[in-house]
Amino acid sequence: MLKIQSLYLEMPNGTGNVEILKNINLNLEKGKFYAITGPNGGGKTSLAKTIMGIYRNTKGSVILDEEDITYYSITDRANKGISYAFQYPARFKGLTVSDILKVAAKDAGHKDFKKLLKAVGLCPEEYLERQCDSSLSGGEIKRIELATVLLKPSKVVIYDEPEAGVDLWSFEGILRLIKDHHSKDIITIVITHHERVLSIADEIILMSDGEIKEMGQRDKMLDLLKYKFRCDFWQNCEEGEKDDIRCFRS
Ligand SMILES: Nc1ncnc2c1ncn2[C@@H]1O[C@H](COP(=O)(O)OP(=O)(O)OP(=O)(O)O)[C@@H](O)[C@H]1O
Repeated sequence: MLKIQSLYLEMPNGTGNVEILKNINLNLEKGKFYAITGPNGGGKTSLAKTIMGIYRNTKGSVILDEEDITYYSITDRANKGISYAFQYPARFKGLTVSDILKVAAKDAGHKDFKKLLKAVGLCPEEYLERQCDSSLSGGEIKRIELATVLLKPSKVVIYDEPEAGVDLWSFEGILRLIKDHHSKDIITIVITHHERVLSIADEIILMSDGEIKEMGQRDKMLDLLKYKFRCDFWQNCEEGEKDDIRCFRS
């Protein structure tokens, strides 16, 4: 179980401190697949980074399997089994894809890397000795990072917008890998704007303005999201647009 209790995050924004996460409370259960969604700037990535220890919460606690990890470093949290696939993974000049995979796997053999690269849709012969630098496209680097996450034994895996930069044809394959990697021993959390990901989650969490606005079982949440989207869309329409829509509907 991953428990997040009364969690707050503040960050400097140039003129002072701004509250980015407000009173986040979550009890995430082993074996469940969670999707976090919501408008841009709602705090999804900040929450993921706080769970991973990249950002330090100003108040509240993070508890993994009854162990308080609030003050643990990123490395300690990674050793405890928390993995995070970044929305925009970093490049590492001077390291090859194979080097990166070795660091992630520690003792996995070359053969495993080939299989893994194939699974994430990259030809091993072409990519294993390639530099992990800016010559890789956004989609390629996302796949390499996904491979590193899949290599590690994890208790909690957070994927931050796995759809970002990945073409529609490959996305289904990547989603299948994420699904296959999920098990009764893992808490999977996917941050997403993609309805396809929402459709396979057990539970959906809606975040906005740094808060959890709603959370619940998938089908109920999908109905709620569709309703909310229709309402927001209608509210934000100019009067002329509303007339066009009424006209189009009739
Ligand atoms: N390091 C930082 N310093 C200051 N403000 C930050 C920092 N990181 C994030 N923020 C701010 O926190 C808010 C939440 O950002 P966050 O990236 O968590 O949102 P998000 O829900 O993941 O958005 P998106 O859907 O666009 O990825 C935004 O207003 C953002 O500008």
